[in-house]
Amino acid sequence: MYIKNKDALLRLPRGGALVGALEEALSAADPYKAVASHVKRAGGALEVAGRVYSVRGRAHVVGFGKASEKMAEALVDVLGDLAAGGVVISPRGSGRLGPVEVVKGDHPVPGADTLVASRRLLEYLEGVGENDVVFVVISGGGSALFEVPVEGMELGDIARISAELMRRGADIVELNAVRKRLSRVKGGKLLRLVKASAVISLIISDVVGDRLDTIASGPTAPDGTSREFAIRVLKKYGIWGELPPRIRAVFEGGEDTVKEGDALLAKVQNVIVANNLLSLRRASEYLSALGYKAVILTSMLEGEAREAGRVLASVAKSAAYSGLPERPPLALLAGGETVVTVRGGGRGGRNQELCLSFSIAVRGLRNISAACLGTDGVDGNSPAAGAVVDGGVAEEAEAMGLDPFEYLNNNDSYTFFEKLGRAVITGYTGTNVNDVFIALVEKVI
Ligand SMILES: Nc1ncnc2c1ncn2[C@@H]1O[C@H](COP(=O)(O)OP(=O)(O)O)[C@@H](O)[C@H]1O
Ligand SMILES: O=C(O)[C@@H](CO)OP(=O)(O)O
Ligand SMILES: [Mg+2]
Repeated sequence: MYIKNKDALLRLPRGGALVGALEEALSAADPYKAVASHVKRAGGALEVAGRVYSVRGRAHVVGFGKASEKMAEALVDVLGDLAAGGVVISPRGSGRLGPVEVVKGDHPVPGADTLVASRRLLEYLEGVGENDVVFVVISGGGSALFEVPVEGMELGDIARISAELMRRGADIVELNAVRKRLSRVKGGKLLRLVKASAVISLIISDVVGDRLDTIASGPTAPDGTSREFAIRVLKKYGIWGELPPRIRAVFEGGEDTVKEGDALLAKVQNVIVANNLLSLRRASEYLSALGYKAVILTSMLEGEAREAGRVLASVAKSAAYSGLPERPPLALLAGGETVVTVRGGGRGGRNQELCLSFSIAVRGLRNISAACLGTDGVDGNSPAAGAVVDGGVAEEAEAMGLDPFEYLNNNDSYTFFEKLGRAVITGYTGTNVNDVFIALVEKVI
């Protein structure tokens, strides 16, 4: 369904179970399905994650993020004639979805398209009435796709500061703590611009740990970061000293974000409709049905990809040798987002690099197999999303004259897996709930 070279991968050892589990993980992260399964309509009433709304006015759909189009499409279908209109901002911008306009923004750094699209979205919100319900569809990428600067800031200032923080290695909590201070719409501030009595935010999380104030910079969530923290971040990365007094003043005294306890929060329901853990759970249920004992180790995997691969191999090996943490047949699942310190000139990504390192560490153990996947469909600078491996991969490669270590050292994991016919190809999936890893340990026959 999502994996394009499925037929080839099915022929690999345990390919059926691994590919099936990856497909389940992607299905749980499918933006259309995630939204449609969380919103039910019965006449003039709507039920969203256990809360019922009787819509006295009209329903509107706004939003932004890499998954916004498909999320909005699901809402338009579920709301039917209750949907009065709306504006969503996506990386491509495709015109219209029924009554909802789909406008193009810029990513990963905001530019002129983002500004025009964001103004259009705010202009639309001006026409919303008090009795109306506003849906906000939020997914990763929203920070750059939706932006209106606070008084005293230019979009160019925000773009420069964001790009510089990304370049200097700031993490997403740090980056977004800074962006919130410069924006009229982030850090809960969007709520100040919506007159409706009910705001329902449907959120796909691409942030490890699902911090609501970090995903797309938390436009409808209370901000857990402070202006002091933002200033510390800028100092940490050596940017504070380079800023003109005009911009420093915004950090020190500009409009503050919405904090926990603010009365505005009473009108909003923030619902996570897809995240890494939901995808892991779905894959785990699928593998249980196939007879594996399935253990989710973590949905918060972080660290250097090749190290994570070795650690995960240690767990698989201890299951194979000592029956710990459980006896085989066992499925081990882990999700999150690792990093790669790129030193070589090859093609690859953090998922494929993790899998390559895993296969080296389980060398010779034919009863261990694994698969990895970047759920957005594009792993690093490669055209693949992940790979399918097992304990025979290192020898298989050597028999073809390929040295697995050489490929790992050159950050060339994609070339390696492509040559072995083991790369997982999906193309852009239109969603992102980070990365998924699955290892299977069989009884030795
Ligand atoms: N040749 C490579 N091998 C492994 N990882 C790489 C390679 N080139 C880039 N990367 C890693 O890929 C990361 C970006 O991956 P990508 O999938 O584009 O990010 P995201 O999905 O988070 O937007 C970079 O941070 C970099 O560490
Ligand atoms: O929009 C953002 O702030 C981040 C996290 O949600 O997404 P991305 O890393 O895709 O830009
Ligand atoms: Mg990616």
